[in-house]
Amino acid sequence: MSDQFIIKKIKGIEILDSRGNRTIRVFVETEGGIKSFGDAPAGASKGSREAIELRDSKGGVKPAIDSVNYFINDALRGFDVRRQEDIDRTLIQLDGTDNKSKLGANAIIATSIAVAKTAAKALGLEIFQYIGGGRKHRIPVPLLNILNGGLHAGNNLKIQEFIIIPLKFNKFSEALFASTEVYKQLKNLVTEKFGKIYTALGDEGGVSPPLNKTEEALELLSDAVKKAGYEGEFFFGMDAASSDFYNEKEGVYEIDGAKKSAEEMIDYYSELAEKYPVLYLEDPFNENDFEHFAELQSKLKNTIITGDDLYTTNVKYLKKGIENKSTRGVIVKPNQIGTLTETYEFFDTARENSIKTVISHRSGETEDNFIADLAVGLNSDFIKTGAPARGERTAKYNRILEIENEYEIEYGNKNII
Ligand SMILES: O=C(O)[C@@H](CO)OP(=O)(O)O
Ligand SMILES: [Mg+2]
Repeated sequence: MSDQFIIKKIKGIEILDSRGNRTIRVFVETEGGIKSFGDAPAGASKGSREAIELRDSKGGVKPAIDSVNYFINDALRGFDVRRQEDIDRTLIQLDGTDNKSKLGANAIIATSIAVAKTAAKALGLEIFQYIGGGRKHRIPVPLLNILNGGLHAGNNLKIQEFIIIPLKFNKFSEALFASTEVYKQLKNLVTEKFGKIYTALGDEGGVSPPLNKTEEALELLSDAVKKAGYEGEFFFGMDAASSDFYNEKEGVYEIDGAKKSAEEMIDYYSELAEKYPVLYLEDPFNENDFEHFAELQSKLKNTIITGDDLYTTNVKYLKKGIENKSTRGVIVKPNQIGTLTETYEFFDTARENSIKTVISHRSGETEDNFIADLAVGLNSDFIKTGAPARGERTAKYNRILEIENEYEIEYGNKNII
């Protein structure tokens, strides 16, 4: 066995994420001196079934660092970095809990990613090539969240994300650059209507104007697309992240100044989808309501209803969604489950069942661009990584531009509708 693949040392350090919170970066180094790192991102609107990140009382991640520097380092020393599955299964066993709460999902996912990146480096491969094996690749369609609400912004809208989808372009670069024009027009519109101060950016780089109703946001997006000269070339998407405005006690959703039952929400979303080109709708109902997801999906045939908090990248809940025919789309966030092996398993299960896949960032990100390679490597249908602004978001877009340029990989917009 060649030394360059054998793990010599694993070490965690505290770094900052895009919200100025501390998070963990893990370095993996082999006997042959090959070294790379993985970062754990962090969510704000988390699903209750997500794997647990370890933090101390001040919000730091020292307990996760200890997991890495003592337990994980000891357990993985001597492993070959190419044995991703064995390594991930060892981490799962070492943790021993259902939700990775002993070692911390942040410690485990950062290690798992660092192992994959080190293996790719040792093999002299691009990370997407290493992940994808010999498969023919395509570039995912970006879901650009350019108007932020919910927990990612001030107190404006209940819906968390308003997304533009550049489906009708020949290349990823054309699609992305057209999206930036729409984004700039949106900023101009917001400045005209509310003043410059409201172009202050939300957590994912979108603007967060003082709107009250969902429809006002969709109207603004329509105007921005028109002003940029791309009428008819963009679809829209939304992440409702509705668990955050679901009143569990009363069983109602509090939105647009009203209280709505799940049945009323079906009418609400249907009206929006009739009026606007809503191709994508994430978490329209609270995270336990598989049945209303299914009802809405069967009604809105042209919209990809997608589960994020519903599944939390966990095959167990995805299987329930498949049985119920709850969604045509899934969000894939590695840190929701904790290892790459489980992420692949979730992704493959979705794909085998013809469910559209969305590799996704978190609202708290680092400048690492790993998910760009992950999305290309797995041939994901979509990538969701925020507005085309703020370094931690553009890092991912820029990496895809680099890959498209260097390898002339086809834009994957043909298989979406
Ligand atoms: O809900 C979401 O889809 C994500 C990312 O956009 O947000 P968070 O990371 O806060 O869970
Ligand atoms: Mg979401």
